[in-house]
Amino acid sequence: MSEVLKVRNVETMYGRVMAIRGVSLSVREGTVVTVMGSNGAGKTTILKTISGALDPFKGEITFKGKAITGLDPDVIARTGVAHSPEGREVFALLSVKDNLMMGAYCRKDRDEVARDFEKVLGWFPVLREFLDKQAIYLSGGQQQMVALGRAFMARPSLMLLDEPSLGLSPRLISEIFAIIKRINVEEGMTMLLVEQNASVALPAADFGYVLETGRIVMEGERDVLMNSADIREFYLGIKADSARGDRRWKARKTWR
Ligand SMILES: Nc1ncnc2c1ncn2[C@@H]1O[C@H](COP(=O)(O)OP(=O)(O)OP(=O)(O)O)[C@@H](O)[C@H]1O
Repeated sequence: MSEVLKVRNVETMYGRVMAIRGVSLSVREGTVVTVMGSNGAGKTTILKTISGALDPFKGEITFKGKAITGLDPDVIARTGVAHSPEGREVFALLSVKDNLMMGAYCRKDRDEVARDFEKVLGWFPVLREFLDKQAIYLSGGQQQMVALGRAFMARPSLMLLDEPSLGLSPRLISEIFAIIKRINVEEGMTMLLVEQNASVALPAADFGYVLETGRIVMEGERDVLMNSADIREFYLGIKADSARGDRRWKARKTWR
């Protein structure tokens, strides 16, 4: 499997604040890669830097072998990167139908677009009854479905997903992640997923990175990370055995 996205030693600043430092990661075709980290770790900054909303101060990003570092967001979108932003960010005053169709505005084959539109409604049947309603009237979970559907409607080569679990109930989170996995498996869609909720992101992923205060501190295949004592304790909330549990007060992550 070839590498679709390569991020090399990227640093991005907000004024004088360095939000991500020396970040390198890669995404192979057809896989789901997750970047896990807590609030403020820099997850959104990574995605915005890849999609061109932010210009990196340093480093290089290549997509399908071509440098896209610092290009305008619309140029990057046209090369095949679709960004589903944090907090849903649907077009509040447009209808659900228009929101979804906005994703497909660059596509020429209207029959294929119509088929994909039906596909999205098949994944998220609840949206069918709101097609003519303004997106602002949808629940948070339904808006998340619209944001995911809109990103898919671009038929990108890479979907960037920013915290799809944010603010949703556990039941909705598992529904949405089941669909994310279906889009990956059934459509062969490559995805870079940033999440605070490692317990849903890691099982859905093939490979993961852990981001802390702007730096990647750990990386590995899903199963390796799932079995790592540090990941289990600090990200998945699974307590170690009782002897270790007794020593919890002095527990330290090994990457520190
Ligand atoms: N517009 C901004 N101006 C200044 N600093 C910012 C800005 N946006 C983010 N930051 C800072 O950059 C760092 C990384 O923020 P970022 O939003 O990428 O983190 P995150 O991991 O996505 O967090 P969250 O899960 O809370 O969204 C944080 O310290 C944050 O305070």
